[in-house]
Amino acid sequence: MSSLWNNRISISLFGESHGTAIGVVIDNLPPGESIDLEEIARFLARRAPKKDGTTTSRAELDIPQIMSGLYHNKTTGTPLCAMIMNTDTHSVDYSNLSKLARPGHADYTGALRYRGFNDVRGGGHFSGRLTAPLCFAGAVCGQILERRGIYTGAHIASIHGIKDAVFDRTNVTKEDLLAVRYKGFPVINTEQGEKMREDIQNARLGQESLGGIIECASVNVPAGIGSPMFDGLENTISQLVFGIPAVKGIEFGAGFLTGEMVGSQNNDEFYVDENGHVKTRTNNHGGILGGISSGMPITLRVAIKPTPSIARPQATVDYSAMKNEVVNIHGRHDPCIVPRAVPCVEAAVNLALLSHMLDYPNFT
Ligand SMILES: Cc1cc2nc3c(=O)[nH]c(=O)nc-3n(C[C@H](O)[C@H](O)[C@H](O)COP(=O)(O)O)c2cc1C
Ligand SMILES: C=C(O[C@@H]1CC(C(=O)O)=C[C@@H](OP(=O)(O)O)[C@H]1O)C(=O)O
Repeated sequence: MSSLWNNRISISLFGESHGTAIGVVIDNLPPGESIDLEEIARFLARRAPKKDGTTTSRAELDIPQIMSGLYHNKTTGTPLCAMIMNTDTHSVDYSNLSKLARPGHADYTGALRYRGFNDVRGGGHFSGRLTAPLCFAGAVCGQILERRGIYTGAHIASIHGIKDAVFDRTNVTKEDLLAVRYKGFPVINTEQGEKMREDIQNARLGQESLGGIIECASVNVPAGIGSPMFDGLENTISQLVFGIPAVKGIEFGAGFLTGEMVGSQNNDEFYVDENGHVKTRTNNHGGILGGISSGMPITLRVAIKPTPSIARPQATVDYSAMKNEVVNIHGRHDPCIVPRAVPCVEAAVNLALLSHMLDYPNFT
């Protein structure tokens, strides 16, 4: 299945970047959950382009129209469908791309997979635009989780090597997550954020694009959710996070650094805290052992590649004529995807956690 994810909760994403609308159908949500639509709008606004030269200038309102599944602002438990209209498309920018593949984008592989019938305008169904309905779904799940004390938050860890401060993996709190949530540019250290913004603006002026890393944490996840082998929390989170276009890597806890440690450095020793809870003194395991939550914060980092569509001419092929060519890309592209992908990562993690929480004994 392509854009259908089904794991207790299911989401089906539909639409193309320059089609009439994009949207999502979410099924198997718990019934009777209040959904604050203003809070959903705030979540979607964090993903929306800004007017400061660091994002695409495409201006979409991104107002979700709820077609089903909410009654008196509460989930009915039957399919919740939200549609978001596409209103600011410039399809002429894509007129040269039906046979010329943009390096780094999905034009070539999409044409192979769909025998040339894929809609290339704005990236079609491969567009980052599809993360708007993903964020809608993740925001709905986030509200259900937060009512139970479970908070997820993310920030830009680095862009093009410029680093933000980090979450304290062992002691990160809900307050730490909320402190960054509604910042216009989602970093902990504002000065470092300014350097990143300047770097992004310079990249755009130099017909370049930048990538980076997003750090995400979830707190108050009860110990004991998830399953081994193929239905672990790492599996589910990764599957959803890789649904975000431009994601190229993920690591949990100390991640790839664990490959450089010895056992006594990497192991997180257990203890019982003053409230009688089992905790670990460090959190290299990122809150997940054997696919199952340990009760420690769940922490992960996600690598985002530089935006494929850059303004300078690039070598490519005309795959209908099988000729070498040069492609000039038009359009209004993000010089860096990372800031806009921060809420997308949160959305993916919210979906994964709620889907596993439904298995939690006495989930109410
Ligand atoms: C929020 C968001 C915005 C994006 N904006 C652009 C863009 O403006 N131009 C572009 O070429 N790619 C953009 N992308 C990335 C492409 O959609 C993505 O690289 C492409 O579909 C190929 O998928 P892959 O990189 O996962 O292999 C964006 C991705 C996200 C998540
Ligand atoms: C519209 C959004 O991002 C788009 C994602 C995108 C891509 O190739 O992924 C390419 C651009 O599309 P267009 O050329 O039509 O402006 C971005 O603007 C959005 O995220 O809402």
